[in-house]
Amino acid sequence: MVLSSVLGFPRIGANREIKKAVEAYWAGKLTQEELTKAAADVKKTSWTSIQQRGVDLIPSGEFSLYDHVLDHSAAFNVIPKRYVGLGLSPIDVYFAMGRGRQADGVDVPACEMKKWFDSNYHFVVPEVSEETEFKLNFNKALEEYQEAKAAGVTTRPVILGPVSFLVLSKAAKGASAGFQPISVLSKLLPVYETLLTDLKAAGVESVQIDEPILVLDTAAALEKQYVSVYETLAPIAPKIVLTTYFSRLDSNVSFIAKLPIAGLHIDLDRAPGQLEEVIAAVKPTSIVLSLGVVSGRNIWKTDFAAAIKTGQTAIDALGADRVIIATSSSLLHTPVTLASEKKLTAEQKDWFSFALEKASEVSVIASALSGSQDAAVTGALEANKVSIAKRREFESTSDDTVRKRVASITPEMLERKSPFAVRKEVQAKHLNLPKFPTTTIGSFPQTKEIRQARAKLGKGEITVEEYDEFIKKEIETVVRFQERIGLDLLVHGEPERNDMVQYFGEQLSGFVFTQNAWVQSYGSRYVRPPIIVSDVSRPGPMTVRWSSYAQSITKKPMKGMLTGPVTILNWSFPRADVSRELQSKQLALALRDEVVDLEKAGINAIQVDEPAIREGLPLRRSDWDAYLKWAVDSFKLSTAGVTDQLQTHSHFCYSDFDDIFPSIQRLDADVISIEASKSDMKLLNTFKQYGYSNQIGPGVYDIHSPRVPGDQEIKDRLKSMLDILPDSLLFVNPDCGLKTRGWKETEASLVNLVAGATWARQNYA
Ligand SMILES: CN1c2c(nc(N)[nH]c2=O)NC[C@@H]1CNc1ccc(C(=O)N[C@@H](CCC(=O)N[C@@H](CCC(=O)N[C@@H](CCC(=O)O)C(=O)O)C(=O)O)C(=O)O)cc1
Ligand SMILES: N[C@@H](CCS)C(=O)O
Ligand SMILES: [Zn+2]
Repeated sequence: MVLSSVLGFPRIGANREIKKAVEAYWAGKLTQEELTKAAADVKKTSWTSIQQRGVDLIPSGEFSLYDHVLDHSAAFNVIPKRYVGLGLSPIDVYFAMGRGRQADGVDVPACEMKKWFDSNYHFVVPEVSEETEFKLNFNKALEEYQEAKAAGVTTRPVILGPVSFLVLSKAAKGASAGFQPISVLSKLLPVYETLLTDLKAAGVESVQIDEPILVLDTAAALEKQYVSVYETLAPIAPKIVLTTYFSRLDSNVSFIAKLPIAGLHIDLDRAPGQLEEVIAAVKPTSIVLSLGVVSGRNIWKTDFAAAIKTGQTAIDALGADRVIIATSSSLLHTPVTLASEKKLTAEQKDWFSFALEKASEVSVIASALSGSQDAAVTGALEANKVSIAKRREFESTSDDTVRKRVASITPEMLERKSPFAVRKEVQAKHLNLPKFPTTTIGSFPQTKEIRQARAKLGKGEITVEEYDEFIKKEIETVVRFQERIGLDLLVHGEPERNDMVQYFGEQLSGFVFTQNAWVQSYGSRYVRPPIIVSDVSRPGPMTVRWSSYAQSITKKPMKGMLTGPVTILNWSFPRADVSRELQSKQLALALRDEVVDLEKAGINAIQVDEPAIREGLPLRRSDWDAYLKWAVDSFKLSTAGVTDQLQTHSHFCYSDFDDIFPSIQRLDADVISIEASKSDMKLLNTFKQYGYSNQIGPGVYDIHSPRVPGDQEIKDRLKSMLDILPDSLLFVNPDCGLKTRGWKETEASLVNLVAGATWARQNYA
């Protein structure tokens, strides 16, 4: 019989219960017991609803109050010294690592966050050194297995494998030079031995061990480590299903197939082409193959006929008992349920599947492959056939004007009129900014009042005119604030935006958006990715009136603010029927028109944010060049339609530039701002080493934490930056936008930032 499996489930709860509970706990409005109870309720609902949908292998242990990697760090005692001895309870140490803490005499910054592979989810980076004393503080996988059992659901615990855990870690402060976390694998392994022995003793039949780094090129060099880990763990553990996702195994499959594992999961949504090679590799073994045919990363209804064909290929080679039908990855990256969407049309609803609907999908596909004649299964197959046919019919239509415009893009459209050196002079005269210009990344605090006003507008409780007036007032407050504290290049603060991507999705043709389709980005922060359903175009200006209004009330230069094409694409649910390149170019043309309109409206600096350009980089190196070509071209297409005097900015809130440096240079933005406050100066040395030639604002403080950076801290940072970068190129700004921050810390931090720039002007004249 073919079994069905879900690899992981969204944590937020259908009504954002977990976000609300966690934030209430932080605000002191909920006790730890109440928080634990809220979590228990959401977990129970998830387990039972997946069970009700007929799924055989239900995940547990992957739930998290903040981040699952952070859960592993806390469980394994991978707790940096700066969080120890502060008098905090274990849960507050946990949250302090995630988001920093500045209260009651405690002042610790957050741990670094990084993107989870090529997704918009962020994990908290574990910090490891030779000194780390690994021990099992608690066995979360076991606790949640038992919690589910008590709720009447037998689950398959999920853990992150030891090799991936260490490869995703970084060297802790104080580790010896050149220290590689993977070098302490033998010290970490006993923790996994205890964890897995305890699971087995509790009667757990099989365990899902995630080793996502197996889809990376770098895993090829880790064969020895994989062999040693899994030879140690297999005899003492429940049956191990080694789980990979987001890309293909390529040649790594040859050593993986020799590991003593009971099962192997592969992602056939992202990498359908690997099926044959993997089947051939596992065929001589007893390994069960888990086929990730239901996308964990997108929201389109699965084509059952295609999935059944794939499943049948595996069954023909391996037999039904060696095949599992699964989601391609955890469903963490999809919203909870389509049932919460009340405003989508019936036609649109029929295109999509969210997490709960995907649970039904794996169950139906597995049942069909097991030969079920159940009326519910045959009915679901028939209904799916009709839905897919309707969607294909819709996909066969296109917007010819947009398609023709993309086809007629010329190389000249990608280039500015003059090279950077010339533009810099023209812009210096035009904008008249001081040395070390201070600016921010765009958003100012999205206060409760702003969100409530938008919610009232949505419910019809205020008129569009009232809402617009409210937004204008917010803009004025932000402008006056910036003038008062002495910032140089102002922003309007983005109060009109619910989110930097959703806002544009809502104004562009070709998108649909949702009411409640929240997906976790980090900690308690969630986004509602808009869905690209057809060719994209711009019916009219999207930001011009807000930026022009902001410029009209100040003499200081105002920076226009847009989200770039690659980022809109990456943070939306894209179409699956046309290439990402085509979608990105369509977005770029729409944004190009907006940029040109902003310049016409008297805006002299425009920032086109591309924080997702690195994240979109394919996981396999051999795919990089093709991606970088269209990604960079898209950005250039969106920004190059202006005169030399328009200063273009771009922003990247990550610090992993090593792999894409030449592409960042090729973007040819006049100014870039990058995340730099939590990375050491190695990052800036990279820029220096490659001879980055345009202007740059490395973030001088971390905005992800409510902590206020001291003014000396900012001066020290600027000093280190000026030791490396030419002073004529340096801008002074935070790491990212301020939307998640409160006004109090925003004001204090920016006052210190301006003081830092003033100090630099006095000392680096
Ligand atoms: C810069 N980042 C972004 C990423 N991805 C994006 N799509 N957008 C980004 O900005 N990725 C990387 C980084 C870091 N990520 C984030 C992600 C999310 C937030 C954030 O602040 N999220 C908010 C939700 C934002 C939003 O959509 N707001 C809406 C709805 C607000 C709401 O909940 N309204 C209430 C009613 C109002 C009330 O009574 O308070 C409701 O509907 O019930 C809006 O403003 O209209 C979050 O809260 O999680 C930040 C950084
Ligand atoms: N302009 C956006 C960029 C975030 S990455 C903001 O300031 O929020
Ligand atoms: Zn950012």
